[in-house]
Amino acid sequence: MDNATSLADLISQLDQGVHLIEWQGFPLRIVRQAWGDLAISLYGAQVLWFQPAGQYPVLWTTTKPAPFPKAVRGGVPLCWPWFAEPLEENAGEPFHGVARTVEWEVNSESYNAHGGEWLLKPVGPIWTNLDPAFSIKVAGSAVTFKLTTHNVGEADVRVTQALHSYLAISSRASISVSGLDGAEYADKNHDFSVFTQSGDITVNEAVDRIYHSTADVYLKDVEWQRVLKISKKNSQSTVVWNAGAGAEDVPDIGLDQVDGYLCIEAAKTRQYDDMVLAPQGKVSLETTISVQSLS
Ligand SMILES: O=P(O)(O)OC[C@H]1O[C@@H](O)[C@H](O)[C@@H](O)[C@@H]1O
Repeated sequence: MDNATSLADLISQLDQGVHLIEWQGFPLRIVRQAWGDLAISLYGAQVLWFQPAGQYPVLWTTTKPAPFPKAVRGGVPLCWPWFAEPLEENAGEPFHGVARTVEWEVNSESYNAHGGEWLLKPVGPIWTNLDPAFSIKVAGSAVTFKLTTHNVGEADVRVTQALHSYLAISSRASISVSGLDGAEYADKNHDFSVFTQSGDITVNEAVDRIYHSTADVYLKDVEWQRVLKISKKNSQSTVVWNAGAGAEDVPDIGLDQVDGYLCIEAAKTRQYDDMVLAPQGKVSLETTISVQSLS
């Protein structure tokens, strides 16, 4: 396989079934079934691709990932056990946590012509006293991601997190995002100053905002004649991010790819979500992305 093959091309060359394959240095489990295609990277338990049969891809993944061991940019990176900068007690640790750059394994897998379910666990412990699990459920053209955290220690642990979904779009000019009208947001591009959303979101320049909201969000794409509905559970924060002109300095996006995605992330942030997980406590963060036709 040509090492520079895009993920889309690689998948399209495979037969129906389940394939264990390396793509650009990353170990993938690729599932092709009557309902469509799913690619999971075991590095980070990162779903890199979901494309219902006969439809445009739901998730975007870069065609030029940074070399392993950096996380692939795209799909649904798990930001865990913190979102964005590490909490004070973890100073010096990586941005967006440690889950996306460790090895995971598939603990169970089942699928049929209509969907499937996968459960992943890290190969070994990845963070003191916290035990994560990640499940993926496909039902027709909808996919649900659920990240569960169990405090197996004897002390409170502060956690934040995100399901950092990179959603595929035809172009930024063709999309609008509804569902957040009236919501307060902290704007990272303006020193986290707080504003209130008025109307739909359009993306004409860099956007990096944490919305205080539990609402369903709708990403309408006129060119692709579809709406992606993003719903979630146990999350007070919805992050909306596109690098804008700043993509020029991000080699695994670049100005040639920045028009292909918008991140809409179900998150638990220090800004808007309760953070303490008590001993033996469990918390789950869940999001479902479903496709609706515009025509
Ligand atoms: O480059 P990373 O670490 O994957 O982060 C990408 C982006 O992730 C978003 O969730 C953040 O709001 C952005 O500020 C950040 O730039």
